[in-house]
Amino acid sequence: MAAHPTAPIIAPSILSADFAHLADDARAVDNADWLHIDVMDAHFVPNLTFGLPVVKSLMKASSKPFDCHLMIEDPERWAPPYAEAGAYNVTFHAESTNDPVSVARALRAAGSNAGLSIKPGTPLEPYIDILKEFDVLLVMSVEPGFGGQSFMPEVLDKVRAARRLVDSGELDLMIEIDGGIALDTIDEAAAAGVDCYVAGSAVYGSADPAAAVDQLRERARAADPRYAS
Ligand SMILES: O=C(CO)[C@@H](O)[C@H](O)COP(=O)(O)O
Repeated sequence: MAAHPTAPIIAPSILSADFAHLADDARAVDNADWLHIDVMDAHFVPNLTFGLPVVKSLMKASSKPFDCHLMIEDPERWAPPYAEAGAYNVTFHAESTNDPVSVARALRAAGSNAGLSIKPGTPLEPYIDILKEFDVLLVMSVEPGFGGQSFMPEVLDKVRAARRLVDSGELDLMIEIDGGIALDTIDEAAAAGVDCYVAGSAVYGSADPAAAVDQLRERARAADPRYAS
């Protein structure tokens, strides 16, 4: 089994933060690894959040790497500006474009990592050959659009398949999971081989968001056999 490059990455989703106090809520999780930014356009998903101007403003208030998850149509047009603005990861949906490779190349050329996200019902197999163009595979464990939904453990088969490809050296990317991650679900995700965990309500629904981040990281580390000494 390949060595893990770093500690489990915890990325609080500001979808569950207070939109009137985004800067404060971003700074409340300074112990997090990334800040997860859910951009929704009310077309690709039935919800609307915020766009690039808000993300740019928030970048001035947080030193965290921005893990931007674009749940939008037309990523060819709208995704590269997030990379140009300084996002660390820019992830778009496989279901949103016929040419994910061109989008990935544009993102990398603009200076960010490229991430591909797949909905719970989208299989991994059709995308395996293009994943060498990506730095992150984001496996959705809820239907995209809303926080606070229940974790879908059946998507972990895709995580396990991706983990095998990374551990065998066929792929070189980080495996991220998003949706319903909390202290009672992170163990099975960790055992399946996840590297990066998005958590919205489990962090911002807690009285102490920073403590929730630490607890999630510790739980993921304890449940992942790659960290066994
Ligand atoms: O992308 C999404 C939802 O579409 C997620 O990032 C959610 O924001 C995660 O929230 P929780 O399920 O952790 O509450």
